[in-house]
Amino acid sequence: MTAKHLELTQVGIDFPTPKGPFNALTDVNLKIAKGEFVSLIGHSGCGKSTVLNIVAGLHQATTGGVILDGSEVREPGPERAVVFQNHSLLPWLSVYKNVELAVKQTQQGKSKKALRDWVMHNLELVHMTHALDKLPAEISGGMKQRVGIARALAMEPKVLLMDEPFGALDALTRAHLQDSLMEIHADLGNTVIMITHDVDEAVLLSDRIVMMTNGPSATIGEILNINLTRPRDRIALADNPEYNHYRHEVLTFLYEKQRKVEPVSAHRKNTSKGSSKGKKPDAA
Ligand SMILES: Nc1ncnc2c1ncn2[C@@H]1O[C@H](COP(=O)(O)OP(=O)(O)OP(=O)(O)O)[C@@H](O)[C@H]1O
Repeated sequence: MTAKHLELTQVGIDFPTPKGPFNALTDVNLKIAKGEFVSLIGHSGCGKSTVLNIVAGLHQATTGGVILDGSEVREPGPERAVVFQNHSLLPWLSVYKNVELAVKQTQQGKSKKALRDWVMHNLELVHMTHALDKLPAEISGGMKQRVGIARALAMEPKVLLMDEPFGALDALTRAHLQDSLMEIHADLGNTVIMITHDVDEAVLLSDRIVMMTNGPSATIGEILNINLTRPRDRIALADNPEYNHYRHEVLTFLYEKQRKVEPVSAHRKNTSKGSSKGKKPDAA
């Protein structure tokens, strides 16, 4: 693994607002090696999506920048595929055609057979070949998310950027998809940056957990190396003292070092809206 793969250097961003510039991020420095699985965790609104969007090229940093394999990131590109929480499949295209479209855009020049084989291969990775002709409306949320992951993988991105990919799913579906993602990552070795609010998910999946301070002017507070051997088994890890130590470290950072005290009225407003981000106990 080389540390020169993906580098964020002195990244900061000011968003224009009617009251003047809002400094969301400041001095974000991070070096990610090829094939690393990095999670971003931090309280709501601290700037995790903004970091991801800057790496995706969807936002431009106000200061500093991002270098991927020696080239500065200035705009979105197929070498950085994004998977969002709310699966963004085209509703009028079948499962097969949603993946095929991405392949056609990124893998031009493939023969018809090679294209079909590639689409099928990626749908096999996420166990979705049984629903090739179904429309997104005809499959479950977990299945849609699988297709979204297949679509991103089919583009053969150097970096897979995932913004709370499993946040809207029930616990069981989420666990299945986490296991699939670990298998796929072991097979393909893509670099992954994933935002999560779920401490267990972060520890289970990551090589490193990047913990962000509260905004405004959020930055990286601490980075935790997760030295658990792979493949990882969630059941075995439940009783593993090392796993529980890592979990404890993240919880301590979030609830002691970066404790966020929200006024009760704000809390009521949030809970009455319902949780759109799949938060749960032990979730930031
Ligand atoms: N386009 C924008 N204009 C102004 N402020 C913005 C804009 N985008 C994000 N922000 C602000 O920047 C901060 C970071 O937002 P961001 O969405 O990155 O947080 P987050 O950690 O991903 O939050 P969550 O966990 O709730 O999704 C927030 O205060 C947000 O209101």
